[in-house]
Amino acid sequence: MPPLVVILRTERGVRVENVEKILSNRINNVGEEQYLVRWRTQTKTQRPPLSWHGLSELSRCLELVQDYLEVKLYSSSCRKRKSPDDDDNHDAERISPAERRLKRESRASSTVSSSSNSSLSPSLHHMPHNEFPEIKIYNGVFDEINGYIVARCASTPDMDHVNIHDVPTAQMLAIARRSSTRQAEELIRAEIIRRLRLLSGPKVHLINTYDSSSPCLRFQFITEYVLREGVIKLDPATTVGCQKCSPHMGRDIGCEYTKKCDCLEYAAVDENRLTAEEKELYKYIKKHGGDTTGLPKKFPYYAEGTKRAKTGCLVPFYLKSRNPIYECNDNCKCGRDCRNKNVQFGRRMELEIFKTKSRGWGLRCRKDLREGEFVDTYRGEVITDKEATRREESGGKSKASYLYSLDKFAETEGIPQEEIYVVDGEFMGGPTKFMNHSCEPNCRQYTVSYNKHDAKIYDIAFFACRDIPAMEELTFDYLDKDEEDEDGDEQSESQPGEDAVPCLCGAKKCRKWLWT
Ligand SMILES: C[S@@+](CC[C@H](N)C(=O)[O-])C[C@H]1O[C@@H](n2cnc3c(N)ncnc32)[C@H](O)[C@@H]1O
Repeated sequence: MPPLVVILRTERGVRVENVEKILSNRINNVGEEQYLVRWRTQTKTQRPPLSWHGLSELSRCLELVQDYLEVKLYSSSCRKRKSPDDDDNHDAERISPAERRLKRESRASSTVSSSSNSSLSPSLHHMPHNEFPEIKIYNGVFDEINGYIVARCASTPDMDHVNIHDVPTAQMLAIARRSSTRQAEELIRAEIIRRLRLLSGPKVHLINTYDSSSPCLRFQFITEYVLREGVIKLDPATTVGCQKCSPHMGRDIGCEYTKKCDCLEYAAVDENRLTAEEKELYKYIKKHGGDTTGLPKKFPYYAEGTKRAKTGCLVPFYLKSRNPIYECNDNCKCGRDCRNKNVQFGRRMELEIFKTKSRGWGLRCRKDLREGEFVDTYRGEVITDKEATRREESGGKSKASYLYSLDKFAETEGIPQEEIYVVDGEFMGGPTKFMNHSCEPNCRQYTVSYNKHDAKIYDIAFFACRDIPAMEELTFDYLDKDEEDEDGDEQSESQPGEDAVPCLCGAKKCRKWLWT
């Protein structure tokens, strides 16, 4: 009986959850890129189904093709992140010596295009595509259900069986090295660009002048937080707005008449504007605690007319301090044009996600930014502290770089550690996910609250902390220090831990390690 191998037609698809891994690549006789799929099986087997597929069938598995390409082509220039459900041990068990060799060889090679690899044996190097030896993989019985290809392990004794430890074979590796993966790279890039186009607001571009890689496909662009299990945000209807203000109050610009604005109740007191009597009162409040309602507050943003070019930029008081910014909200009486509304309207500039020389992807802006100008917020899944610990422990050291604790008010509001929420931007987020660290950054992160009664959920917003020329990389300090810590801002003497990541920011005052 002949082997039960169904010839696969191109219009059918392979579901990502049915694929364990992509093992190799080749070009078929008509110049089509094909990828060798190892199918997922219920139980571990020496002979899981294996089959070759063109990219049209793999359009739902592009992240797995990208994983394969990262190991094959880019592992020396781009750190691979793992998906949360990546079963490492299972994988380690199944990794074949040939795969290990492929990983090692691809790391050693800095060449991106496999066709320019000079380490190939001369005979294969000069072999035209249609003379590649056919590699038959007959481990699976294939079927089609609702337009999807499905595979199961073959049980027929006369089927050619291949042991997973023998795949990819040395011959496959040699062919893979010289086979172009350009079609897959272009498809992956097109998918990222498609997702970026769906983002609301000004365009976000993708630029790579170093290699042909794209940002990880296991990432969803979002513009709002995604709240996960156990995270409770106060209903927006319960958000208290300022009731004594109006659109034409004070200086005809709304809540800048800060003594009245309820939203600014908890904002920093403007000590320069206190009367002698108020000064006494404020001294008392600082010592014993109490209500600062009715005292003038620091307004966060430049108003129109004061410094025209700076309209809407953060004023130096906030820029240089770590005071939270309290913006007005939809329940306020001040109206939409209130100057105390800024971050809530979102990003207003085009950005570029670009490939850096040594730090993966980075972010930059196409126009000059002024000191104090709002760039964008940090977005992600909002998770509980317990879930963050679980994710951190399962994700390894790279995980820490995407977790952001919403602990600004924890001390003042007495929120215990286990009740603090954490933003995880690894798998969902905005373009700011790509902002790299610098020990001498040009941006800084600020707390922005729209509901002064919700101390657990607020925005993290990036503002330019100095004028930034167009196309300069946007960076911030991953160690979000408070003012007190910054006073002795000498270079850290602390010894880096075992997992420390060398800092490549290139600043004169570089502290040498991330998070030190
Ligand atoms: C939030 S991500 C930034 C975006 C990242 N470059 C990417 O390609 O996805 C943080 C990671 O970027 C890298 N990174 C950021 N700043 C760096 C720096 N100054 N030196 C070395 N690596 C840096 C580190 O791998 C870090 O874990």
